[in-house]
Amino acid sequence: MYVSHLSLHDFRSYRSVDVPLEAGVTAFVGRNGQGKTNLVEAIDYLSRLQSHRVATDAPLVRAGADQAVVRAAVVRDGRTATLEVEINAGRANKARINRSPLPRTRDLVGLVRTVVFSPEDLTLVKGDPSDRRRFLDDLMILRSPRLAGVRSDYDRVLKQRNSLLKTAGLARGSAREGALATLSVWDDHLATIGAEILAQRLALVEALKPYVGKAYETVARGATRDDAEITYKSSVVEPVETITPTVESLRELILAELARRQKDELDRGISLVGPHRDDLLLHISAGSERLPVKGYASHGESWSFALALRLAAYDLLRADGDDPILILDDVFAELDSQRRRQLAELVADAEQVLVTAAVPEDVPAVLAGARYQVSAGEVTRDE
Ligand SMILES: Nc1ncnc2c1ncn2[C@@H]1O[C@H](COP(=O)(O)OP(=O)(O)OP(=O)(O)O)[C@@H](O)[C@H]1O
Repeated sequence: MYVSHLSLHDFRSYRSVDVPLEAGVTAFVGRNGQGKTNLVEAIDYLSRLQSHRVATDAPLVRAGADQAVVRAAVVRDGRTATLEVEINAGRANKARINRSPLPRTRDLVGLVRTVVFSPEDLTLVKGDPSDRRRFLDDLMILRSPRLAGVRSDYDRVLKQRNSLLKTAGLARGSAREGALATLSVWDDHLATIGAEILAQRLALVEALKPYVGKAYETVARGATRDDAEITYKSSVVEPVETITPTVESLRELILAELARRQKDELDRGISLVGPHRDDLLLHISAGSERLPVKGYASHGESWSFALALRLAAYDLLRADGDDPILILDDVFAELDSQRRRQLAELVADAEQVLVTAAVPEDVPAVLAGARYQVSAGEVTRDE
C-alpha cells in the first residue's frame, strides 16, 4: 500500500497543506523545526490513531484551532480509498472513508499500516516495560484491528478494578464483604479479557522471534541470528518453548493468581496480576553468556536491537501479504555509517518509504527518490 495524497488542516504547525505522493522513496528535507516530522506523524496517526511522539491528541491540533483534519488517499492493490480523521480538542474524534462517516473512529485503525523508525526507538530497549508492551500491542492491533476494542475494554476494566481495590482495601465489616463480592465480578472480567490479550501477545512474540534474530544479524556487526533473543515475561505463565496455551487455560491461570495475590492487591490498592504487568525481555549473546540488553548492551548494540525489533515488525506485516508504509523519521543521523547503509539497503525495495532528514547528506544514496524541501510550513518538490 501507499499514500498518494496527504492533506492536513490545522494539524500541528500546518494551517493547510496538500502533498501529492507516490510509491517508492520520498524524502522530506529541511532545517530543524520546519514541519517534516509533522507530515509523517500525520500518516502514522491515521494508521494507529496514536502519535509516535505524544500520548494525547491535544498537541496534534494547531495552537489556536479547535479541530485538526488529516486526510490521505491510500492505494492498495490498484484501488484508492480516501481515509480521514477529524481530531477534536476536548470532543470525540471522527473518522470517514470516502467521505462516509464510520460508526466508530477506531474502525479506521489498521486500514493504513505503518512502521515508524525514529530516535525514540531507543526507549524500546532502554525504556520501561510499558514501552515494550505498547510495541507489542500496536503491532498486534495492526494485524488484527478488532483487538483495539479488546485493549480499550481491558484498560477500562483495570481502571474500575483499581478503584474498587482502593475502596475495598479501606472498607471494614459488611462494607468490605460487599466490595469483595463485587471484586470477584471484576476479577472475572479482568481474567477473561486479559487472557485474550495474553494469548495474542504470546502468539505474536513466537511469530516475531525468527524475524528479530534475522534482523539483528543484518544490523549488528559480526552477529549471528542466535545472538538476539526475545522472550515474553508474564505475571502468570512461565516462558513457553513451543506450546502456546489456550485462552481458557490462561484465564484460569489469571484467576488463580488473582486469588493468590488478593491480600497484596487490597493492601496496595492496585491490580498486580494481568498483561498490564508483563514485559518483553530482550537478550543478547556475549561469548557463551546471555545478557539482558538493558543495562549491559553498548549504545551501538542497543540501537541494533531497537532497529531489529522494528525491522522484524515490518517483515512480519509484510509476510501477512501487504507492505506497510515505512517511515524513517530522522533516524539516519543517529546511526553510524554501517548501520545507516544496512538499514537503507534493507528497506529500499519497500512499496513506500517516507524519510525525514535535516540535511540531504543524511539520506543514504540507495534511497534516491522524490525529494521535498520543508521550510516554514511550505512543502515544495525539488525538480
Ligand atoms: N500544535 C501545534 N501548533 C502549532 N505548532 C506546532 C504544534 N505542534 C508542533 N508545532 C511546531 O511544529 C514544529 C516542529 O515540527 P516538526 O517536529 O515536524 O519539525 P522537524 O522539521 O521534523 O524538525 P526536526 O528536524 O528538529 O525533527 C515546531 O516548530 C513546533 O513549534
